[in-house]
Amino acid sequence: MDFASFPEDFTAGFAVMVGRPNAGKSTLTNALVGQKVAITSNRPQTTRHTIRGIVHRDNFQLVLVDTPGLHRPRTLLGERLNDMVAETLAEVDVIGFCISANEKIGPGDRYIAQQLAASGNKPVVAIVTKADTVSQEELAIQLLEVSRLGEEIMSAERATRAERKRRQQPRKKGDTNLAFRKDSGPAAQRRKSQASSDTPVNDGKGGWADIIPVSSVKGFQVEQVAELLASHMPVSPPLYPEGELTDEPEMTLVAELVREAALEGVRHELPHSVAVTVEEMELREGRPEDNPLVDIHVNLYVERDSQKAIIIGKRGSRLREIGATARQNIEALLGTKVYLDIHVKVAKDWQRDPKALGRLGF
Ligand SMILES: Nc1nc2c(ncn2[C@@H]2O[C@H](COP(=O)(O)OP(=O)(O)OP(=O)(O)O)[C@@H](O)[C@H]2O)c(=O)[nH]1
Repeated sequence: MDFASFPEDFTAGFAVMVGRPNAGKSTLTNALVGQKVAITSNRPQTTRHTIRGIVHRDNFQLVLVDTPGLHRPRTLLGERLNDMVAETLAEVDVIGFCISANEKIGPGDRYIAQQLAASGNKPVVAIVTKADTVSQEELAIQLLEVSRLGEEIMSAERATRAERKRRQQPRKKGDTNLAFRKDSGPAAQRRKSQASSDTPVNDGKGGWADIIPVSSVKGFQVEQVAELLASHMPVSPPLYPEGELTDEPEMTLVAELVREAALEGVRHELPHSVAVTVEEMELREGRPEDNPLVDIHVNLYVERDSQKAIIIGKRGSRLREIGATARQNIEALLGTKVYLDIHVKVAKDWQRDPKALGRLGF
């Protein structure tokens, strides 16, 4: 698909997978994107979350995002959940709620379902994962249970909203979901939360926008999941060129994490002026096997001396912060200790210079 030409009814948007620990979110994400992750260096400034991958098809583009909170099992049920859920849900177009076919629906699922219902009006597709681990009959029963959960949660949510509405007379006319979708351009408008809307959108299949079983391991219905998620995204041009995929997930993500940290707080000043290359990434020799350390050397390129000053900060204070934040996130990504060395370099007008772009891996 050419980035510049796409069908009129092309849909594109952001999706996030949520669910209990071990529900199969990562495996499904990987199955959807085919183990590839996105280079997100010149992505639209819409999400602060790491992009896990992009599903490109002739008629849609699905950008799967990750959030530290929703991905990490511990924090998922932690106290920051509400904030993180609200933040994430405000930024995505559709949510995949993963529930294992082979586990009883429990308080964890119920809690997440309630959070999803209360947080806003984003369509939630209930995905019953690991379909290969149960019989057809058990799968049918689980689908029914998931549908019941949706009905129960959504009817409680409807009651809460009706009560709130009754108390808030007179109130402003809320946005309808349709109105939101129409004016939801690919960029910051997506942030407009639909939380104010009165009518939950997840009124389709048993309280969910849809329900679908899948087996990421066997490849059963993976494509259908992509299509279903895409069907709930707005009509929009592709958000990323198709070439923005790589087979080197770790290096790319490391570069992206450094870039993210560098832009934190100065996004408006230098949104597209920062590029990061990983020059070296190696396991340090002579470390104990159970306590490895990865040495990472990166170059952080800016276009002008003034930008270099912003990155470095007073007596190097910002650069130290950037290093600390990036290191923490890289350690979480790699699961090992990391020594991170960042060199700030000025590559004049690198955005306009094809040679420089090539060197920087664009
Ligand atoms: N048989 C089978 N196993 C699966 C399938 N999907 C995931 N699994 C297994 O279930 C386990 C958990 O899967 P993950 O994808 O890591 O689950 P997650 O929801 O990302 O887990 P957290 O990162 O802990 O939140 C892994 O051992 C997977 O191999 C599937 O379709 N079939």
